[in-house]
Amino acid sequence: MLKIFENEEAVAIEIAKEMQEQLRNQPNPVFCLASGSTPQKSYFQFVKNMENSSDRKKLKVVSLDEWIGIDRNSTGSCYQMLNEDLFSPLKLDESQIVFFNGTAEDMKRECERMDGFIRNNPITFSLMGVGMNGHIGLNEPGSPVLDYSSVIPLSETTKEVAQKYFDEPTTLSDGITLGLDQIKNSSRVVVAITGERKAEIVKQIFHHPDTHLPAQELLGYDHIDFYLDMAAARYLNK
Ligand SMILES: O=C(O)[C@H](O)[C@@H](O)[C@H](O)[C@H](O)COP(=O)(O)O
Repeated sequence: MLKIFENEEAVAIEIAKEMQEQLRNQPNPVFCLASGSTPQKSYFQFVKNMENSSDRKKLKVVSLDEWIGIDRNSTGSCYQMLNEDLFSPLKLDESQIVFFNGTAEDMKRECERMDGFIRNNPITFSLMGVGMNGHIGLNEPGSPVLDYSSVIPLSETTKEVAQKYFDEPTTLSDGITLGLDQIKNSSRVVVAITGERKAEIVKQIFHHPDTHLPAQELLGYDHIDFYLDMAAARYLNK
């Protein structure tokens, strides 16, 4: 379902509330969470909501994606972004976080490690952002819809847009990411899209099904909601 909120803050409040409820109600909560700018306000709000709760102790977080060749402790890595916004303020233990290692020697093994974990610990809640080109995780337009993780060559748009995460110009070539079907198989998925800069891609996602964008793979499921703010939804037909 598509839900349009007044602004980014309202989207964040709704998402943070759901994350808190998911964590409270699930006996074995496993969250798959996007990094990037979109969910930052939701994480900030979630951390605030969780201040006096011990539910955090049962949370497990699995990685959605990571840049190949980028150390997890460097600024701009997906791990580092989530660490700052979530892992560290929530005081999560290392054992609660299962993340792709973008500098692993054997990426096939890295994918198998993640897939094995998810098979044994099914994802209960996923929060996705959407790239300027309609990507989900690092599943780029034109990449196959997989029920396992893989290494995907990055599009020029993604390489360019991703520079905003790094302190200095950074050469990126590939990403390691969960597959679209793995994301779809989460018990619950929220896709958040905010800001006017996403308005054009939002129009394509909802009004041009012929463009076969990764984000369109998540349309039409009862357990998957798209949360937009009015700025991102501005070109949608009423
Ligand atoms: O960062 C991630 O973990 C995801 O790989 C990526 O798919 C992201 O959600 C989009 O690129 C949107 O990024 P922004 O939220 O920064 O616009």
